[in-house]
Amino acid sequence: MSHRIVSVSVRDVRFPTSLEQHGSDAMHTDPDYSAAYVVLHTACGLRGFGLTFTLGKGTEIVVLAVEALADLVVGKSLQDIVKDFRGFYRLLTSDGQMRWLGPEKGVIQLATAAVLNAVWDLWARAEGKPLWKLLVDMAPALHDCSIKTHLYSNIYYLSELFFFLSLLPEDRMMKEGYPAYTTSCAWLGYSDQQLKQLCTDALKSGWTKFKVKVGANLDDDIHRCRLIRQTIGPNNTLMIDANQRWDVAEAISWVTSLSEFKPLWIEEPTSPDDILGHAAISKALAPLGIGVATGEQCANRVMFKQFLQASALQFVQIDSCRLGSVNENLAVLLMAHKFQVPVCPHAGGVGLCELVQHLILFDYICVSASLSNRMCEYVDHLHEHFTSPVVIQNAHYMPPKDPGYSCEMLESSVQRHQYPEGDTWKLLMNK
Ligand SMILES: C[C@H](O)[C@@H](O)CC(=O)C(=O)O
Ligand SMILES: [Mg+2]
Repeated sequence: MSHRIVSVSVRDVRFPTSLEQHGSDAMHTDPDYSAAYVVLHTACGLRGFGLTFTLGKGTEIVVLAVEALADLVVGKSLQDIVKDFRGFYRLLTSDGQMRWLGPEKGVIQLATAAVLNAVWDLWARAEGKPLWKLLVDMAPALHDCSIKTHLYSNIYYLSELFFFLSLLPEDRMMKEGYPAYTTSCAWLGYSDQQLKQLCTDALKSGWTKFKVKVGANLDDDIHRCRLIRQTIGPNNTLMIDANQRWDVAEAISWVTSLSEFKPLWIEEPTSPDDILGHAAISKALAPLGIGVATGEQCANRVMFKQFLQASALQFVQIDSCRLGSVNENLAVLLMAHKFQVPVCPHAGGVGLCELVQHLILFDYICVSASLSNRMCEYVDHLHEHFTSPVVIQNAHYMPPKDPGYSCEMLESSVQRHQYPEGDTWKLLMNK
């Protein structure tokens, strides 16, 4: 069957999470978790679902960017795309009139991710496999899908990769799942009481690794970190996340003041583009045993290459909707392996947990075969809107079984939350 793509639809879907301060941090104080939600329709009736994550109003711009890319997709067959997937990636990112908007960063890159996520979903559905399994089964052939341009050959030794094609890691994942940490106990806008209650409940459900938002006010951070450390105890893992709030010197002194709480990492201490700034922070905090984590706003593989080359991060946080879909994420997974830096994906948002679990399973089974210092983020919001929501057992992601990339939303949820015409928004606007 040819699976020719005959149309692309994209919708602006928003959830009013800011009402309860879910997702709030030092820079994003009123996030409405949202998605530009893409469906590829094929001549034979099979559909591919994809999305990229946004925070509210910006979604309308991403939707327009997806519409602009749609002409490059309509008329192509899945078979032609995957025969030269690298070429198709280049087609989307190198259009003579649109690449000026990026290239490969910002809104146009988010739109690329949404479209390509839908293509990967379509492919996995056509093969009747969950995406992670499609990747594992075709690991050697994936060289033709991933993006090598702008990566120096001295970094990107494909021949060294994919050592671990044994069945052992896959069996382990099927039995135990992939370890996760939780961010949903300690958003910046939560009260002390909420924070304590959520941590206590999470401990009872088996969570041992917690991330807390910091960066707005140092006294408040000391208070909240103390509270959370007292609640989770000395042996559980704590991470802190500043969402780019500081400049470099401020980051070093602020995190030094929080070092008594023994965070494993400081996430996004400064501008996501300041690679040498991250390197300086990494160097200054190393004696305190605190690493630097970043990536949720790292736009492309070239940036990651330099972060790795400059020893500017100790934890790579790939994002399934920020980078150019699976293609570009593969390149980053391989580079991280080459540099022996653990990958701890960014998830959360709406749908990010559903998507990125596939990538980290592939990373474990075919690339790293290690769980040392590795875990995948989890937040406990909005999974009920997906047809194949993540399954968490004892703080581990259990491998998804349904065909596809797990990004299909329930049509009823999409209609209710579509902006501005969905009932959820009509009700809020009429209040
Ligand atoms: C605005 C988002 O909720 C952001 O705070 C998420 C994030 O930084 C994380 O999950 O890490
Ligand atoms: Mg973060």
